[in-house]
Amino acid sequence: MNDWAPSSILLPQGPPKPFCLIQLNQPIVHVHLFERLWANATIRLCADGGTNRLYDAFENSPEKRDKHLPDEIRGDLDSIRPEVRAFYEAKGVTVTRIEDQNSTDFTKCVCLMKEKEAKLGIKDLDVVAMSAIGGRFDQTIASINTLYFMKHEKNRHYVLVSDENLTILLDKGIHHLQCSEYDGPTCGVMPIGSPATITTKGLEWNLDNTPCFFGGMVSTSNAIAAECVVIETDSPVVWTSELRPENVK
Ligand SMILES: Nc1ncnc2c1ncn2[C@@H]1O[C@H](COP(=O)(O)OP(=O)(O)OP(=O)(O)O)[C@@H](O)[C@H]1O
Ligand SMILES: Cc1ncc(C[n+]2csc(CCO)c2C)c(N)n1
Repeated sequence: MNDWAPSSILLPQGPPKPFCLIQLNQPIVHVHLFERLWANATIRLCADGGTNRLYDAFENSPEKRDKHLPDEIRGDLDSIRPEVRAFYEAKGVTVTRIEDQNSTDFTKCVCLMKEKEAKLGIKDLDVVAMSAIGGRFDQTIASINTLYFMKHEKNRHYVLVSDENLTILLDKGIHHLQCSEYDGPTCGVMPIGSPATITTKGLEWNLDNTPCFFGGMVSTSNAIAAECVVIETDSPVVWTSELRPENVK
């Protein structure tokens, strides 16, 4: 699990490990990238208002809108527009309302994915959340907190996709991250949850047993300098690589 290529979720031939795509409530800016993730996903879920974003992404292509039907829509349902809900329900998509005000619609969809795994007799799907960063800062932090919350799931990767980045959590240990034409040039290694002592290889500005913490060293605006980036850390750290959507063809 520590040797991995996060951007392999975008490979045209499909990902090496199956994943569940969760669409959150932020605009879909790179529609072609979204279509690649959709094509590569095994399960596709929309979190409440994320359904509006799916619907709106295909504003000018009704055929594509008809083809991109999620497996289920779930949330507290305070954000999905009535006409959007009616459209997908008419196409047979199940919409489930969960009234819990202590969890986000993103985490409600993670629970839904686990229910679906159990029904299908599969397990350990990775999770790719689309547009999980940007927009409201509290929601962005909630997305990152979800990475920390799910950290104990050792056989599952979580990837937050945003307009300009792929973002993941690296647990304590040594990680070999394979980078591709979809990654870079910039990247960051950020000890968001707690301080971490970090050593890296393959970056333009490497860390060497460096204590990293907020208020001190946080490696931002770094750059990928090798196909394989190695990160050794004694506490969980957030890794983000810039995304090159123009290379998704
Ligand atoms: N402004 C935003 N910025 C970033 N992410 C967002 C934003 N709004 C929603 N999200 C993400 O999309 C998911 C669905 O959001 P939606 O707006 O439908 O529900 P919400 O009721 O506002 O959010 P929640 O109930 O999860 O707090 C959220 O759980 C969150 O992960
Ligand atoms: C301490 C604390 N802070 C905020 C919320 C509110 N909250 C958290 S997640 C969520 C989304 C529900 O769709 C809401 C409203 C809470 N419950 N507890």
